[in-house]
Amino acid sequence: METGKKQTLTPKAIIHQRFGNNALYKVEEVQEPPQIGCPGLAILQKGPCLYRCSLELPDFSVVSDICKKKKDAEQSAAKMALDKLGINPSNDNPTPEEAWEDLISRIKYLFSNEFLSALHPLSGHLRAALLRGGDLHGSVPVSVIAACDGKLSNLCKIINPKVESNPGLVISYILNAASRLAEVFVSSEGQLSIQKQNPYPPEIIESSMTLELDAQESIWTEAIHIPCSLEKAVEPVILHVPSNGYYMDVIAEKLGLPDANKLLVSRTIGKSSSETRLYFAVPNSYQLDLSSDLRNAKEAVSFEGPINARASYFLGQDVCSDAILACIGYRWNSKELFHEDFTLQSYYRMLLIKIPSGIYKVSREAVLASELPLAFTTRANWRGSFPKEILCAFCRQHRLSEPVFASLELPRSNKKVKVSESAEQQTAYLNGDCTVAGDQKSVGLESNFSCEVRIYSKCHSLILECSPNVLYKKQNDAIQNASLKVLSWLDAYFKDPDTPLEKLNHLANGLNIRFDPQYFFKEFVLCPSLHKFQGSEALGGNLLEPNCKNMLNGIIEDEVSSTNIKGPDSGICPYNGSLICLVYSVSLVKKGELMKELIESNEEFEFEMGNGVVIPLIETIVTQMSVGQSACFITELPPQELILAAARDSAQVLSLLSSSCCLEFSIVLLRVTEPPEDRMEQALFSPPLSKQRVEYALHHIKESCATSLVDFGCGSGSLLESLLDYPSSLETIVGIDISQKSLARAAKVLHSKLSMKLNPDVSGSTIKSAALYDGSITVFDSRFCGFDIGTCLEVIEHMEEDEASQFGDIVLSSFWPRILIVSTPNYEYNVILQRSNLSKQEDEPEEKTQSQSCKFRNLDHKFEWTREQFNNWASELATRHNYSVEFSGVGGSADLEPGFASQIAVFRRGFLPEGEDLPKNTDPACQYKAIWEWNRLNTAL
Ligand SMILES: C[S@@+](CC[C@H](N)C(=O)[O-])C[C@H]1O[C@@H](n2cnc3c(N)ncnc32)[C@H](O)[C@@H]1O
Ligand SMILES: [Mg+2]
Repeated sequence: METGKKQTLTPKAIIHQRFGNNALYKVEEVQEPPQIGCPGLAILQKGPCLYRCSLELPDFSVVSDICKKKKDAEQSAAKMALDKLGINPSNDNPTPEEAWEDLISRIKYLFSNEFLSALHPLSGHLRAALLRGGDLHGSVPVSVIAACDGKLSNLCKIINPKVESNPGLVISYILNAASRLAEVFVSSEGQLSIQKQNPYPPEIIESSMTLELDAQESIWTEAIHIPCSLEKAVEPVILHVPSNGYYMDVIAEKLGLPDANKLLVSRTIGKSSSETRLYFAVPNSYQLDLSSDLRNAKEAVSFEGPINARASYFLGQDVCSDAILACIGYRWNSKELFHEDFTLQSYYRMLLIKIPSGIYKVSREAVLASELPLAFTTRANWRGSFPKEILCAFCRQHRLSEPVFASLELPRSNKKVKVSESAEQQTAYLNGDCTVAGDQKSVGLESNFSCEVRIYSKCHSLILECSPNVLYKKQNDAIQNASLKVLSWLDAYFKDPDTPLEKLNHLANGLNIRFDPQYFFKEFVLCPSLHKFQGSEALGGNLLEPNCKNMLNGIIEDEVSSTNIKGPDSGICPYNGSLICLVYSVSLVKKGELMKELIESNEEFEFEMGNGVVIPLIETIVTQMSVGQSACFITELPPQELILAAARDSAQVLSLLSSSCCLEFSIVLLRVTEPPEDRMEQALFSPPLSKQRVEYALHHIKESCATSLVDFGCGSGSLLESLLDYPSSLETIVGIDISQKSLARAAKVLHSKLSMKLNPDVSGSTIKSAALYDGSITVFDSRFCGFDIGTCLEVIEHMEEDEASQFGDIVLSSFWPRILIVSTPNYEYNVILQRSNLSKQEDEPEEKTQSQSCKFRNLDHKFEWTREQFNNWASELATRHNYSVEFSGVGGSADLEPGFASQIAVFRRGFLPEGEDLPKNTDPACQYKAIWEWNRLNTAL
């Protein structure tokens, strides 16, 4: 059983609590005789300076031991006094009875003369209460006493731990305790207040009130009115607190209540440093229970009647009247009343940060553009709050216990862990959609951390548990990935709280989540009526209906397509895994008018491509852009709540929203940063790794006097282009790829280079023909059979493993190149790459010392092999098809652990048995589509 927070009060603090300024400390110096440390030394040595303290209390006084420090002497005296009083300060777990006694003396102290001038949030209320007129003069609403004095609520928790889930009980205990004091007067008939029995002496009032009278000016501040009825809109209200007024009375009046004694005030909502609280009426059904049965005290503030769902949802406890949400109150550091406008935007943001993707959106300051990412990428590329942080914030928002992360460290084994997932499942996993229950999945090398996440209610009922069967090299990755799974599932629920249980279960299974529907729905009972974010797919891909487009004639550009893109093509294009930097703005545009209201903008918005970090429409258009280009497109409106959470001027936006309008996005692509793989290939190797691969291929071309080369998975043609820079025996070069975009880029570059090379003065090139084809290299096309050299550089890891095997079989059995060069990353080298990558980042220091995360080098990689895995694959393949194979690589060295950065296998066709020939192309399959062809003979200068 929890007994509340540990009490860490010092003896002096306890004395202060009991006696306030009636405890007088006097510290005196005590001169010790000099120590004779060095006999015969002529210089007089001064002894150390020591202190003794006397403490005078109204009824007795004590004198402390001699101490080296002044403050120790004071504590010693206080400790002696406590001993005399029979109070044990080291009692960390006072009994409920002791806590009850402390509660009574605490209230007595709060209404003592000296507390009036203390710097304490509650003393502000006490002073303000003295400005109230008539019967209310000096009367303090009991709910502010509960809300402003943490010590009281801690004591109440000790008296009865149920207080935690039932804050109304605190009020009951305070009133009950106060009713036992002769010094105060408790009013509980329809109003809940405490008043000092005897007035404060005039000199006390004078000295403590000067500030109020001199400095306080009248205050105007914005707050939010939340009507009980869901039919009525949440609206801003202005609170005007006159210089001689009590702000609580002003709020009560706004709620139609006679005065603040009918008002309840919540704990702070949102950031604990803020003064944002919810104010609402004391229910009519209130009954004070003055029974002495402390543990079984009835909840004094029992709520009946219609629930204010919106207010209750914010507070996590029942509110049964209209409510006001305001940021106003007294603080520890000043006697002045603190206040800050609480706008409609703040309200909608608060609503938004109740949902996981909302917390992420707000942390990125990109409410309309960003989405909760599908997968946790490297720390370096992740922007915004981390999944674990978001999950903790979510639990706090919903008054759940802090999530429990159970990280399991599994012993490393050298046994290969079989990946037994289908291609779709793997893709789904990499997209972050789900992992597959069943076999253990290996992330490259044997990894050794997994993490389970559990979410409990405040009363410690297990609501949800996520146990992913994925292993990670780094503990943090395991925690972040498991957290993100939980967040993805919760987000799906919050975006559509009406999701049928069956579907929720299905989603949960895919994410290795188990949840208890009974507890889950109990905790989130109010969500369905409040979160109407379901429509947010409006931003997810639906373009405007054609008729809507017509209505908006003149403003709307075409649907999201390249026609929306303006500016010259720089050729620097985003691709999966690259970091994109955009400047964007989103405006509300009104039908038929050229009127725009800017809702959200970002000067430097960075995200990792292909990870669902932005709404799909942005990603769709960005894939078609190159750096420097701009684009503009229009979408349907997302749910109103989302717009209001983003917009600053809610009044203006609300007026626009009442007419038919839509959202206009403007984007400029500022930068594309290569994914870590390419970045490190250039930065860490000299010459860059890609160049080393080209040189490696060139060496084999020369050595074998090859005249024909086919580059399988040529991408943007980097190898083919480089080959043109070196004299070689090559006459025919062909590139094959499935990416039309890459092929188009390759064609542009090759064409211009070959045209230049045509000039015999600058050309050493022997190339007679070049061509590019669109097709998958797992499919055979007889036109490329029997080439001298086939290259397949850094391609296979972009396919599923079974496809890579399929390619291996087809290329060696059907394409039959004399030599085939295949390169792929060496997974074991990643540790080195990531270490050098990390050292450039502002990472948390302890992370650096941990074993590095062995993530893949590029988000698009479906696998990365160790040397052993690659050797097995290549050797078996070679044996099957009568090829020999040699292993080599570039970057690093074969003899130094962990080998080459890029591992390479060179396959050589075996000699044909006597009388056999190359396989006959009986089926002249032309599977690939020619994209570009160049022929020296046809191209005159
Ligand atoms: C990292 S790039 C390597 C490009 C080039 N080989 C180089 O070294 O610069 C991988 C390329 O493989 C291509 N690719 C992936 N699967 C393919 C397939 N089944 N058939 C053809 N190309 C494929 C991708 O489109 C991409 O262009
Ligand atoms: Mg690659």
